[in-house]
Amino acid sequence: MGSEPLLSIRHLEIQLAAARGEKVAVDGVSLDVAAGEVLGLVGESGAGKSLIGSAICGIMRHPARIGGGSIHLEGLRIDNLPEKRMRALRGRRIGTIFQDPLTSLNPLLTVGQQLEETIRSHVPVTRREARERALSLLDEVGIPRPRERIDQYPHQFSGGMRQRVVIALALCADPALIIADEPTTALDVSLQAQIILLLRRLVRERGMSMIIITHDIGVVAELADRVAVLYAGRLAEVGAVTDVLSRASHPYTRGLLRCVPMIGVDVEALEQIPGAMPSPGATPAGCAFHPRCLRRSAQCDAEPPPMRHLSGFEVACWDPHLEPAPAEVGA
Ligand SMILES: Nc1ncnc2c1ncn2[C@@H]1O[C@H](COP(=O)(O)OP(=O)(O)OP(=O)(O)O)[C@@H](O)[C@H]1O
Repeated sequence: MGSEPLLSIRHLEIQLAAARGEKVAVDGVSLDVAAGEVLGLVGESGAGKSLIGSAICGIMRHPARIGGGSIHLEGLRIDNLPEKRMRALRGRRIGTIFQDPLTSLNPLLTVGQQLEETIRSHVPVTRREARERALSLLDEVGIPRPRERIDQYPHQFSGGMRQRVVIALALCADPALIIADEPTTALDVSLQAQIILLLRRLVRERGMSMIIITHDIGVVAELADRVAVLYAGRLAEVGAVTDVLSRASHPYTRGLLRCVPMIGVDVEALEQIPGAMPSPGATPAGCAFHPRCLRRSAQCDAEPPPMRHLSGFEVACWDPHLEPAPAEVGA
């Protein structure tokens, strides 16, 4: 496939139907994910992260709809596929992991039944082969004594073990891309670290790509190769994680990072940036961040900044930081 990205999103727009017309929730987002790459999609609650994830998986539901742009996976345009084809593709090429394991698992079926059914819906194997694959997946995601546990129900597993089962389900068809939407948020901090280690190992061993959607900068720091910072439905900054964490150029990213990049510290705790992110339909003219920005000028109030390339970053800001971040930011 050469240097063509595995996933390519261009000028994605997502609208929300509202009483009076439509509101723009995602506004012109372009992103690439290379084969084997982990992209962190980070931003405050309501920034539009999950909507982008749903658009990629083709599970967007009313009142949200894709209003423009395109999504290509492995060269195939997937944003306008008929539902049946998208359903086949989802699972086979795209695996999903969501925050709450209980919403992904059927409480009435054993873990083995769910894994075997999912395997058989994607791969032509016998029941026996499906069971062997299910056992090997449980082993791969770190569930001890899989032969004993495979016939148990989800409620017989602890929260962390249930999330491992959800991860095994996402791997059933050997997908090329995993969309993980807040996969550790429902877990306590020690379990979060274990799930992050597991995801990191799986991505490396299987050569998969992953988009990790999170409001936790620490998760991004631990897992991602690159990070995309989303603010009010627009990308503020995209760059290599090490660069963004040490010398972010967008004033919003710098504000996020002052909240200490550690696991368990989320960007809801934004004491460093006064004000609140606008909701869809209430985005101000010009740069969406300008009312909260200490570096704003008249241009920021009037014109949305385009995404520009800047020594390894892409940044949407009229006056980005060019100097390295202060010591405490990257520490
Ligand atoms: N089904 C829906 N109906 C109405 N508004 C919606 C719907 N889905 C999303 N939104 C709105 O779209 C915006 C983006 O939502 P989204 O869930 O993508 O944000 P997010 O960045 O993933 O935040 P969170 O971490 O809280 O899930 C929010 O303002 C949200 O309220």
